[in-house]
Amino acid sequence: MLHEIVESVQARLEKRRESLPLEQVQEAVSHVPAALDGYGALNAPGVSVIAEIKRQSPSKGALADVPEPADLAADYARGGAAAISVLTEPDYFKGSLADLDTVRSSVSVPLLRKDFIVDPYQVWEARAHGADLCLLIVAALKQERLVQLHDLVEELGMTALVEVHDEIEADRAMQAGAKVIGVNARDLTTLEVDRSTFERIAPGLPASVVKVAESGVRSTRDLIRYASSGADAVLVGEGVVKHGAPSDAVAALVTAGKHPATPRS
Ligand SMILES: O=C(O)c1ccccc1NCC(=O)[C@H](O)[C@H](O)COP(=O)(O)O
Repeated sequence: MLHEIVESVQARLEKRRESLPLEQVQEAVSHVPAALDGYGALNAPGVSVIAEIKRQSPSKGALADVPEPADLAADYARGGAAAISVLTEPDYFKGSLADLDTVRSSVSVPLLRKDFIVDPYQVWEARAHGADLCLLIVAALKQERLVQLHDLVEELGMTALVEVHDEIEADRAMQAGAKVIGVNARDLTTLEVDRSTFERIAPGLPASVVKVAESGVRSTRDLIRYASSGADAVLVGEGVVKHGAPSDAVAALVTAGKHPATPRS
């Protein structure tokens, strides 16, 4: 699945590069306000909540109509989200850079560009469209490219959320200098979610690394389970986007994250 998505990302990227050369994207970056502190937002006391704008996914198909991502983002921010993840991949997730633009104009919390980033062009694009954090998926990158992209993200004042699925990828993330590591409980081959992946990997990460539990948070109980294994933040898509009252769903997670030792439903 990852290989298939990355191939389509690369094909689309070549077309974008032709229609908008890198120099023009770089010029646009010089007119964008400095990136917000994504690291600080995720490293706050308690468990920070990253709420995701996710219309569709390969594992679940259509999740939610999101005609106005700016309104959904405002709901998330009102609920206390520390950051908002905006999927910008169009074919498999129905996201876009236009979503990033509209969300940027509506909220002042840090924004994560959630995509399959394999090329420096996409990092420049992320900053040009107002992102403060970029997702880098270790499984999609050779080590040299991971280091190059990580360095560029930091050079542009953003924070890299470096995603891993196993111990070997976690070592590679640390070698690349990752300060924020996301352990994704979703196996990108089977698309199954196994929350014990975080419980296995997170305790082996240094205390200085901000640990993000990605995928599988459907209730405050899941957040508390991740918190008990050392999560500093959770990344939540389906659990908030499908909720009838997204602001309340985020607020419940945020409240649970303030006192994660207290069991809640
Ligand atoms: O969600 C998928 O089906 C998926 C498939 C292939 C690659 C990535 C995929 N998801 C990206 C994510 O990491 C999630 O959107 C994110 O962690 C939130 O997950 P959830 O709360 O379980 O919706």
